Amino acid sequence: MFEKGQRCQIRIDDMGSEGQGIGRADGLAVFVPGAVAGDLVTVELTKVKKRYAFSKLVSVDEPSPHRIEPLCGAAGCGGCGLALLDYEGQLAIKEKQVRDKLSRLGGLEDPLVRPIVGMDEPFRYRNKAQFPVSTGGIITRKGGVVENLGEPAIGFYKVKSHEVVDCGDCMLQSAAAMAAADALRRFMAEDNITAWDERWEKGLMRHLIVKTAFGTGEVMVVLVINGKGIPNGQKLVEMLDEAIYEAGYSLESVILNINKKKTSQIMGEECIPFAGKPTILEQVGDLSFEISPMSFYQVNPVQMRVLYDQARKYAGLTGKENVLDLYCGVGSIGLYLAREAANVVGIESVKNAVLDANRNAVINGIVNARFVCGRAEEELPQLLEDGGSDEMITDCVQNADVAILDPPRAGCDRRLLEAVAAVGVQRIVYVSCDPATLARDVKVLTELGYEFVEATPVDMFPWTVAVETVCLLSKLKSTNTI
Ligand SMILES: C[S@@+](CC[C@H](N)C(=O)[O-])C[C@H]1O[C@@H](n2cnc3c(N)ncnc32)[C@H](O)[C@@H]1O
Repeated sequence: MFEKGQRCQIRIDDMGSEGQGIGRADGLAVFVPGAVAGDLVTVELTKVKKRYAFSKLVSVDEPSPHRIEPLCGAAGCGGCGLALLDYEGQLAIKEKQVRDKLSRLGGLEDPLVRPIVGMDEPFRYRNKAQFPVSTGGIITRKGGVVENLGEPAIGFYKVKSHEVVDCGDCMLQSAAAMAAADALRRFMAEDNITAWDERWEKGLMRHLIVKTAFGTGEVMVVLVINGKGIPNGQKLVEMLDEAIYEAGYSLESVILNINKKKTSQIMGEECIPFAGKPTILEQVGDLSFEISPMSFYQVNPVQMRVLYDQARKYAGLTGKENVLDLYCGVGSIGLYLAREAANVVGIESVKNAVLDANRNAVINGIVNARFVCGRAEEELPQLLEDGGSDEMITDCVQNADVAILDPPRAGCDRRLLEAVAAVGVQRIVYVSCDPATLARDVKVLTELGYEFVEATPVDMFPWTVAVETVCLLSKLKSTNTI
C-alpha cells in the first residue's frame, strides 16, 4: 500500500498528455513531471489514488539515453511537452503510444503499426502561429486614459495560467511569424498600444496570428483586437511588411479580427480586411489552396503531404471509386485524391470551410468533388436515406467505395460510424490526432464488420505530445494488397 509522502524509485516507460513521465510502482501508475521515458528516478508521492498517483521528482538517478537539455529558454510556456527528449526518443514514445492504445482500448491483439514517419528537420514546421499579447496589465488614469503597466510581451501562456511568457524566438514557428511578433512588439512600445487585460476587460491588442504559406512564401497577419481599429495602423502594416520581407517572406494580407468579449475563445466572429488580400494562397504538390483567417488548415505542410500520401496509399484508388471525405475541413484530403477517384463528396460542419473547399475545387479545375455543410453524423445518414437534390452527391454517397474519416480529437460520433458501415464502403481510411479515440472507434468499426489492417503514425507536431495516425480498415477479410 502506498501513501502520500512516501518515496520510491521507478523507471519511466511512458509520457502523459502534458509531457509528464509515467512509471509503475507495483502496478500503480505514477505521474512524474520533469521525468522522461527511460529515466530511473526517485519520486515523492503527493497524491495517491487506487490505480494511479501523482508525485514530485526528487532525483534523476539514471538519466534516459534520450534526455537532453530543454529545447529553449522559454521552457515553461507549456508548448513543448517533450522538450527534454531528443527527437529519436520522441518518435519512439509516440509510436509506442499508438500501439498501446490500439491494443488496450481497441481490443486488438498485436496490431500492425508501421514505423512512425518523422521529419528530417523537426524545426520551424508550423505554418500557423498564435501568440497571446500582454503588457502585464493596464491601469486607468483620470479622464479614462488607459495605460500599460509594463513592456509588451508576445509569446505563449505559461502552463495552466493566462500569464504571457514573452518569446523572442520559438523553434517551432516560421521565421515570418517571429519577425511579425518582433515588429508588433516594437510598434506597441513606440506607440503605447495597450494589450487586453482580462481582469478589467480593457486594452486593445489580444492575439497575433500569423499564417505562413511555405509553398508560395505568402503571409497573412491577423490582429485580434478589442476595438474597431488600431491607432496609426498604417505604420504597423509597414513595420510588419519590412520585417516579414527581411525574413524572406511576403506579407500579402493583414486582417483585423474583432473580439470584444470576455472569453477564452481566441478569435471573434468579425474579420475586417485591413491591408492586401482577404486570403493567401498555398501550394501543395500541384494543388493550390486558399487559406482564410478562420478555416482549419493542417499546420505542418511537410508532414501533411506525408499524411495525405499515406491516406492515398491506403485508399487504394484506381480511378473508379466513389470517395467520402468526412470531416473534410477545406477539402484538402478529398481534393488531393480527386484525380484518382470517380467522384468525391466531403462533409464538414463549418460553413466557411465548406465555401473554401468548393472554391479550392474550382481553383484547381477539379470537377468531380463536392462539399456539403452539416454535421457528418446527421448529414450522411440523411443523404443515404433520402438522397438529395444533387444527383452526383446522392450517387457518390449511396455507392461509396472508400471513406476517409478525419475527425477532431473527440473522434467520430457512433452514428457516423454506423452510417459508414451502412453505406458498406470497402475501405475506411481513418486519420486521427488522438490514438485513444482512434482505438475506441476502431473497436466500434470491428464490431460493425470491418477488420483493422494496419496503422502508420506520422509525426505532425515534433516536440509536442500530439501524435497523428493514419489507419486502414477493410471490409474484405484478409485479402488486401496495399
Ligand atoms: C482534424 S480536422 C480535419 C480537416 C481536413 N480533413 C484536413 O485534413 O485539413 C477536423 C474537421 O472536422 C470538422 N468537424 C468537427 N465536428 C464535425 C462534425 N460533427 N461533422 C462534420 N465536421 C466536423 C472541423 O470543423 C474540422 O474542419
